[in-house]
Amino acid sequence: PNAYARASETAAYVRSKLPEALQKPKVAIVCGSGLGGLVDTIEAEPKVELAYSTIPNFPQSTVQGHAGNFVFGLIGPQKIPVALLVGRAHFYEGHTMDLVTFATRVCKLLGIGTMIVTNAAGGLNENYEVGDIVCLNDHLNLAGLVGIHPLRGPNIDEFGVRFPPLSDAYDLDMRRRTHKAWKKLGLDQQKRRLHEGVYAFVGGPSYETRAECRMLRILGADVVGMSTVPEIIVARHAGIRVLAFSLVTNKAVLDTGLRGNDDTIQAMSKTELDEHLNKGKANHQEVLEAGREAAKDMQGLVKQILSDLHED
Ligand SMILES: Nc1nc2ncn(CCNC(CO)CO)c2c(=O)[nH]1
Repeated sequence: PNAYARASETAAYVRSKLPEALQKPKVAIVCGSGLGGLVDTIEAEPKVELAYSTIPNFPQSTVQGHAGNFVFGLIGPQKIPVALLVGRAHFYEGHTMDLVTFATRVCKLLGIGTMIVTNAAGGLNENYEVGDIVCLNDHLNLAGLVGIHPLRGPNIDEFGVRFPPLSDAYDLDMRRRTHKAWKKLGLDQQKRRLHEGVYAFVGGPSYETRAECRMLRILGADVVGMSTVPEIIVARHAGIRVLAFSLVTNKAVLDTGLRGNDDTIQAMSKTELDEHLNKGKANHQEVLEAGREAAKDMQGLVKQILSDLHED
């Protein structure tokens, strides 16, 4: 059966597990690496947590820091019904693009109209610091440009058109609301900054080389990561409004590094060489740590955006 049939089956299963109060979530929040803490913003009751392993057709998440739960609950005093995807399937795990974007299609069939997608990313823009948040306003779909694309193959008309436009993919009104919420929370008075920028999607799982980081920067990317873009494209195809945030968990290394023919390094000790090489080497533990650090502000921001949205 095609993705529509499978997503319909899964949506019916999920709905059957939800009490009346949680049946009609309008917003879904995708929690990126180490950002599972967003679940804490959900009130205690009523709350339903479905492990991906128990949901038919759902891909299993195999990455540390990606739990794998579909959580339904109410957020804030206005008791806004939301769905949280804690953990996502990544292309680098070996999942097909279909599976990577399956949860997005299930959200569509659950009646979700807005998705807030968060991820951890490497900072390419030299003005970014670890811990900064980047509200995405565009992306470079490197894999998609060479045909590794979630909409490749027969179009599923029930979701959307054959050739969807993406020039307005990152909802301008939602971005405006984000910057307004950031100020309203007084978050602009502290160290962590909120930027707007372009996300480069790479397949992974290896982190980029120095030359690839320089190339991505020249191509106009501000952050680089291994997720999000396939979900954004499938969400837009299905007419879901999207807002996406990258948390800068490490600064990508753009300098060329030392050259073997530099006279200066001939005199350097092995330890000094190793010190230089370890500087800026990306690793997953620092990604998760930065995620946990920023979770509080990210939670506050998402809650404020939802609250303001609910007011209107
Ligand atoms: N240079 C660089 N730094 C990064 N920090 C987080 N990510 C996103 C990838 N996250 C993976 C591995 O941490 C887990 O999904 C990246 C990345 O892709 N590149």
